[in-house]
Amino acid sequence: MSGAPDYGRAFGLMRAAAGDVWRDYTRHAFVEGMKDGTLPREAFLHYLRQDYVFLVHFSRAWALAVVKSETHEEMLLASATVNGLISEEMKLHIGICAEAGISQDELFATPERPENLAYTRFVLEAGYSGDLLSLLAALAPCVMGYGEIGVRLSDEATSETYRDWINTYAGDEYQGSVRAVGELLDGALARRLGDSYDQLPRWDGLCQTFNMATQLEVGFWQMGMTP
Ligand SMILES: Cc1ncc(CO)c(N)n1
Repeated sequence: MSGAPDYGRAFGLMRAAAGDVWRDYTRHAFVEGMKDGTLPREAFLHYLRQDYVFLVHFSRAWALAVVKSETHEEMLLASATVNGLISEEMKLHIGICAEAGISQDELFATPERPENLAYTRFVLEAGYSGDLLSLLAALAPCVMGYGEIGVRLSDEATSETYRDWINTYAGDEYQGSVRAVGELLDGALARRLGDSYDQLPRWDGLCQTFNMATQLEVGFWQMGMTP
């Protein structure tokens, strides 16, 4: 497949507005190291432990999206995402760490790195002090970015070393949830701001939130490279 997958109109606009920083995130050296298998195992396991802690807080942020929902449909999509994170995505982390001799208790007790804390607390704060739109603008780079990375690596990987990771994010289940989040974002914007939401002053602020979350993703990969 060539070109990035389609995750909806609003995401496409925010991604374009983010410019080079989106590329820095989705083509980071960490990602390219998973693609060709040159990423050191130590860096990968360190990243995966931090990412487990990330997903704990990320699930809390999605739970906040249930709280900030204004329709039954929004609640369904947000709660399905909470469930997908806790019962599906985290299985990858638990499974790979178990093979490496790291127990689930140890994993949960991983000391959090500042780059990790900065990112998840930024997302939670967007939700605490804002509405569902602010929260979704902060959540979107994580969900869609990994969707894009998964699809590209599944096409381009030249090594089997990180295939489990790639298959999780390229798989139908994860891709289906990314498309659902794209629809949630499009619907939430249209419902609150109307179809010309990208012409309103509010839109710039949402794009800035998206951009900051993308920068924090770059910082997260960078943290992963320094165990
Ligand atoms: C840092 C980070 N961003 C996005 C995802 C996808 O859920 C993840 N697991 N970790």
